[in-house]
Amino acid sequence: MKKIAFIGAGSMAEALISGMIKNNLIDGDHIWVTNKCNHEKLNQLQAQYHVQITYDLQSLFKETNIVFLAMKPKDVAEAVHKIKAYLKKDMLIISVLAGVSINSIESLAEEELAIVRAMPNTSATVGRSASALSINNRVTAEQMKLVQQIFETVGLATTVREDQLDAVTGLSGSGPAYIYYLAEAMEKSAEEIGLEKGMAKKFIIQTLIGAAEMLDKSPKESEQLRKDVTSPGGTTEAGLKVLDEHAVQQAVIDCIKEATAQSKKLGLNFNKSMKV
Ligand SMILES: NC(=O)C1=CN([C@@H]2O[C@H](COP(=O)(O)OP(=O)(O)OC[C@H]3O[C@@H](n4cnc5c(N)ncnc54)[C@H](O)[C@@H]3O)[C@@H](O)[C@H]2O)C=CC1
Ligand SMILES: O=C(O)[C@@H]1CCC=N1
Repeated sequence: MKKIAFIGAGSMAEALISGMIKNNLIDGDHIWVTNKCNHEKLNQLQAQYHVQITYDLQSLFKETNIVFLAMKPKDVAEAVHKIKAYLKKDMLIISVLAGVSINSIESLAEEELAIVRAMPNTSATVGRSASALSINNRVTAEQMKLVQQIFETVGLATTVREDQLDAVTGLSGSGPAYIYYLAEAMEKSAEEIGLEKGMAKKFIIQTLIGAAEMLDKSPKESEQLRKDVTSPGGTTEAGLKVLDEHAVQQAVIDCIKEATAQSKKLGLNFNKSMKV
């Protein structure tokens, strides 16, 4: 069995760990996790997923095949500096960092490494991530099969060109947050229209799941599906008119463009700071 090391133990690492374990890809014994200094978080992961936790890099990297980089982009230089003596040519590095290029990671590691740059999302927790993958030419066919297996275990996985990853980050990496934002608004409205919180939440969740499943299964485009709900002179039309008055559709487009631009900016700032 393979051994996987996680450098960084935040939301994204936990989503991947949880997804891989729940879907029986690997057991906790074969997943080793470290973070910067939050021992309490490591203890929680150990208790919940039975993973191995350590600050001893020697044990972390012993016979490790796959290394996940799962810290924030601002922390990657320090983190890679700390681990680079342990990184070996036959290890596969998988970075989930927004904006940071494969070349930048290789420059930091000062070693020719097999690197995958991935952009999953936190729905990996429930096996529903939309993950995009880019690789460098040192990733072997066997390693690629393994990467595909990991990301397919936690959802959908598609290979893209590296220059498309900023857009994927803006669209689906950050995407769950846009949906939660909508859910929050729906929950707030429920209070004002006189529905009990617990009951409203069930209706909201089922509405989101149902609409997502319709988008997936129906041959109709999203625009037609929306029109099918909207009776002339009816309730939906009245509600959507308010969204249009607030230019909500344009706001969502601007939101995704801004998130994409921020991913590019994170990469550029990183390169500037590293003089890559
Ligand atoms: N949260 C999300 O929805 C997604 C996040 N990502 C990417 O995943 C990465 C992590 O994001 P989150 O999990 O949200 O962040 P987080 O802030 O929840 O976790 C970051 C982790 O990195 C650790 N860390 C920081 N410096 C370190 C060091 N020197 N050595 C070892 N560990 C170190 C921290 O202790 C913490 O455990 C980011 O680069 C982000 O762009 C990608 C897709 C989705
Ligand atoms: O907000 C962020 O920067 C990360 C990347 C995609 C989702 N979360």
